[in-house]
Formats: sequence, C-alpha cells, structure tokens
Amino acid sequence: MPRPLKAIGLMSGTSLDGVDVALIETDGESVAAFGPALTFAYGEDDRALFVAALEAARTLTDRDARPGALAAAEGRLTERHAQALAAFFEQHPVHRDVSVIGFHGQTVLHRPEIRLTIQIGDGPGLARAVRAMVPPPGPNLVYDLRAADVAAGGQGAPLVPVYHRALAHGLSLAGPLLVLNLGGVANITYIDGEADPIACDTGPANALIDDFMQARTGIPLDRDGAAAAAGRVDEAALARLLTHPFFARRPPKSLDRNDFREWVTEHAGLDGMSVADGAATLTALTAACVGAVLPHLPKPPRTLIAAGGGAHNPTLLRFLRARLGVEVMTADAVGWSTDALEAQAFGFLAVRALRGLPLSFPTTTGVPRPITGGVIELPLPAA
Ligand SMILES: Nc1ncnc2c1ncn2[C@@H]1O[C@H](COP(=O)(O)OP(=O)(O)OP(=O)(O)O)[C@@H](O)[C@H]1O
Ligand SMILES: CC(=O)N[C@H]1[C@@H]2OC[C@@H](O2)[C@@H](O)[C@@H]1O[C@H](C)C(=O)O
Repeated sequence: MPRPLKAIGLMSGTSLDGVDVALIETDGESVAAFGPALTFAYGEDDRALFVAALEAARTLTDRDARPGALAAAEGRLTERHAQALAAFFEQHPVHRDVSVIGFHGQTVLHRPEIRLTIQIGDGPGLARAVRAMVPPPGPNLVYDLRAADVAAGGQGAPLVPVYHRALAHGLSLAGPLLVLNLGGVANITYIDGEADPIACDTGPANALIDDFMQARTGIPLDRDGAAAAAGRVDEAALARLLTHPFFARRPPKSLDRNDFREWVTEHAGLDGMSVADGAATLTALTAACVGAVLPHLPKPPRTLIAAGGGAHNPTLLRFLRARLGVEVMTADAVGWSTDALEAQAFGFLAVRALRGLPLSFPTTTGVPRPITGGVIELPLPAA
C-alpha cells in the first residue's frame, strides 16, 4: 500500500460564501487521518463580483474565454485562495509536509449536455503563490478536475462519491446508505456494500432559499431554518415545481447552480407568499427533490448522512425525515465533517489524480469508463 500523503483540498462551492480549506492524510484509497480545516469567507464585493461572473458566463461556449467580469473574478478568486492557504498555514504550519493541493476553483457554468463545464481559478497562478509560501520543492497542485470527465462524455459532477465511498468503509451503519451534500445544489451518493456507488445531483439545496431570503430580507440564508419553521408549505406549488423533467431522469445527472431559477419564478408563486411560507416551500422542495430520486435507486436507503451547510438547518433535516422516511444523521454525528467534507474530498481527489486513479465512474457521472482527471502543476525541483 502506498504511504498516505498529506493533502489539502480547496473548494469554492455554489453558495459563493468562501473558500473551504481542509487537510487530510490519504493514499487516495482510504483516509488515514483528518486534519484541520477553515473557511476563508468572501466579502460582499467578492460575492457581487462572482455573481456578475456567473451572469457573464451564461452564454459562453468556449471554456477558456473570460469576457466581462470573468477575468477580474478569476484573478480575485485565485488571490482569495492564496490568502486562504496563507491563513491556513499561519494557524497550522504544515506547509513543508503537504504533498499535494487540490484546487477546485469556482464553477461559473455547467452544461455537460454540450460537453462544457467551466471552473474559474488560475492553477499556474495559484501554484506560483504557493511556491512563494513554501520552500522548494513544495507541493504539487492539481486543478481543473472536472474537465476530463466532461470531455469523455460524463456529467463532470458529482465528483465526491469516490470520497464518500472511502469514508463509508469505516462505518457500521445499516445500509444502503445515502450521503447527501446540501450546498447550493444537492447531490447524493448511494452506497450499498461493495457495489459501485450510484450518484447524481438531486436538485436545489440552499441556492434558491438563499436567493429568496436575500431578495426578501437582505440576508442571504434562512439561518437555522427559522423562517421555514414558522411557515406553511404550499403543497400545490411544490407539486407544480416537481413536474420539472429533471426529476424523471435516471441518474447520473447533474445541474448548474441556476438551472431552476426561471422554473421557480414561473411555477412557485413566491411573490404572493410571506417570507416564512416561501422559505418553507423552498425548503420542502429541497427535501422533496431528494425524495424524487429514491424511485431511481435499486433499494430504499436505510440511513441518510447529511453534509454541507444545509445540514445546519434543522427544519430541512426535519422535512427530509418526514418526506423520505429514513433515519437522518449529520456528517458530524458519524465522525465525519459536515463543513469540511467537500474540501477534504478535493484533497483526496488530488491524491488520486497524482496516482492516476479514477475520479469518476459510469455510475457516478455517466462517463463511459472510469477516468482520472485534473491538470498537475509539478513543484519546482529542489534547489
Ligand atoms: N445555520 C444555518 N442555517 C441554515 N442554512 C445554513 C446554515 N449554515 C449554512 N447554511 C446554508 O449552507 C450554505 C452553504 O453550504 P456549503 O458551504 O455546503 O455550500 P457550497 O459548498 O458553497 O455549495 P456546493 O456544495 O453546492 O458547492 C449557505 O449558503 C446556507 O444556505
Ligand atoms: C459543476 C459543479 O461545480 N457542481 C457542484 C455543485 O455543487 C454541488 C453539486 O453541484 C455537485 O454536483 C458539484 O459539487 C460537488 C462537490 C461534487 O462534484 O461532488
């Protein structure tokens, strides 16, 4: 067995809330140890620039083009990642021991149906910043981890299932197990013993709730699900929303952050609802979308492990229990990390990329064969 490497994962998710940094020790097959993690929060002007970049990306067909706000956003994003790493090394001086850094970047457009997925983030630029922080030889840096899968005909997402599978090996919970990541978009990994994990995006997680709360209250989340808890779910609106053809499609399938934006504007009737009822209806939508994937799975899952920011929303967890009829636990409760799981996954994926191991599989992204990915920036040779 190869020796475990210290790997750092850097993730900027669809919520646009900050850079998650996490250290793990892994050989790319199993996890030897979890290290510390931190979130480096974006400022309001960063978030505004990234929102503008998402808009500028909407009509792109060339993944290397950076029109409008995209060029400035890519520079800012790379700078914030360098600052996040510097803050991490300041708190945890492990920089000489780190072998590899996995850099996800920020997805600004995801259109796998036309073989297009675009993550901004300057890999060589971040590698230069890392070299300025760490004495030679320094770590390898792996970036652009979705491109190879999409080029080969896969969905390019979700990529975390191979990490979920590695973590699940250490658990003794009743299976089948469903790991649910509740970021801006929700994705699941279904794990039943040694069978290949099945994965897909299920629908919105927090992005619609965040956008609704931002528009109605000026605060970009429903903290602790308080508004939703005080509201009434509009079941008729929910039923209309669930007629979207995405839900009838079998996995693998994936989403762009904004895929449901117009659909919700046209079908939810949110303008006529109170803040509480709107939040309740959108929170129920997130839970119902996970419910909508169950008929596509081989067996009903027995246990659901919720990770990502949405796992901090007790109303959402309650709706999941009620609508799915499964036991719901948080990642923290099973000894994983609710907040650092995705960043850890990109450290894990970076080690797999270094070793040439597959990142994605026919059952996770629909790629025709298991495939590795990522672009590797090698460290400078030792002086
Ligand atoms: N205490 C809380 N109560 C309610 N919602 C919360 C709470 N904490 C975080 N969230 C939600 O979680 C979101 C952030 O989740 P997370 O950091 O997992 O997303 P992400 O990694 O950016 O997204 P993705 O996984 O889609 O890439 C916030 O935007 C917010 O909606
Ligand atoms: C294209 C893209 O960036 N997709 C993200 C997004 O955020 C959640 C969901 O949609 C998931 O498919 C994916 O991220 C996770 C980390 C993944 O690839 O597993």
